[in-house]
Amino acid sequence: MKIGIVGYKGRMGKEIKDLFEEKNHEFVWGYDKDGEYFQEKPQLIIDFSLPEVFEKTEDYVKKFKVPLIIGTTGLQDEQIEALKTLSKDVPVVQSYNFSIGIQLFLKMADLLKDKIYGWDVEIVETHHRFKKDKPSGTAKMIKESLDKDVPISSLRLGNVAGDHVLYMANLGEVLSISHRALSRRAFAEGVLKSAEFVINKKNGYFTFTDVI
Ligand SMILES: NC(=O)c1ccc[n+]([C@@H]2O[C@H](COP(=O)([O-])OP(=O)(O)OC[C@H]3O[C@@H](n4cnc5c(N)ncnc54)[C@H](O)[C@@H]3O)[C@@H](O)[C@H]2O)c1
Ligand SMILES: O=C(O)C1=N[C@H](C(=O)O)CCC1
Repeated sequence: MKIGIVGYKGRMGKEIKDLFEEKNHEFVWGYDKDGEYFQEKPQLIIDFSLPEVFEKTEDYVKKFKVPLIIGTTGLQDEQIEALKTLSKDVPVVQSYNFSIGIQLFLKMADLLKDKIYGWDVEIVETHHRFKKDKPSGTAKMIKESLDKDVPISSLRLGNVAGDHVLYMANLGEVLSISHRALSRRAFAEGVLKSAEFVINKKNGYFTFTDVI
């Protein structure tokens, strides 16, 4: 595959570029703060940047008419709506977490959500000190999966790649589900799976749950 990356100079951009190149795919296009890198038209665009870059990504996806995989967190509701509109013309995969473990976490939360009536439920997420958004996109996904307004606590510590814990307690016991990303590689591998899933599709809106 010949890929393009929005945010190619960032932590995730570099991790994704390295993984795809290891697997003999080619990085041919990029967009970052200092502008465009152009070698040739990409077959696919991957966006790991910031919500304020979204309109630019949308323009490039329309210009190249290629699939989009977007992992950028903190998107506004209107931007998610814009992705759904875009997906009528090109395939789009959107997720705030591309690790397999978080998909399993969400399945467990879904299994438990009707069985913890009257329990205290809280989410704690920990990420590196450079992370701009709070709470994490993943914590928002976990909260949404519970269909319940639960508190989220956010810690910003050192170089943590991504920890999420869902605590559930009654007066006699505490149950928790936890996930720790050991490095950004786990997310990049999910992006590669998504690229293989989406590359030959014509259009449609997908999440990482559809991919695995
Ligand atoms: N979905 C997931 O699995 C997942 C995993 C990790 C990170 N993320 C998200 O991915 C995003 C990027 O994370 P990161 O740690 O790589 O951040 P980062 O800050 O290292 O990278 C962001 C990149 O975007 C570029 N950028 C910033 N403003 C720009 C502008 N106006 N125009 C063009 N480029 C601009 C930066 O220069 C940088 O290279 C964040 O939203 C983060 O929450 C999602
Ligand atoms: O490093 C980040 O930033 C991460 N952001 C995602 C989130 O906000 O949920 C996923 C984990 C890493």
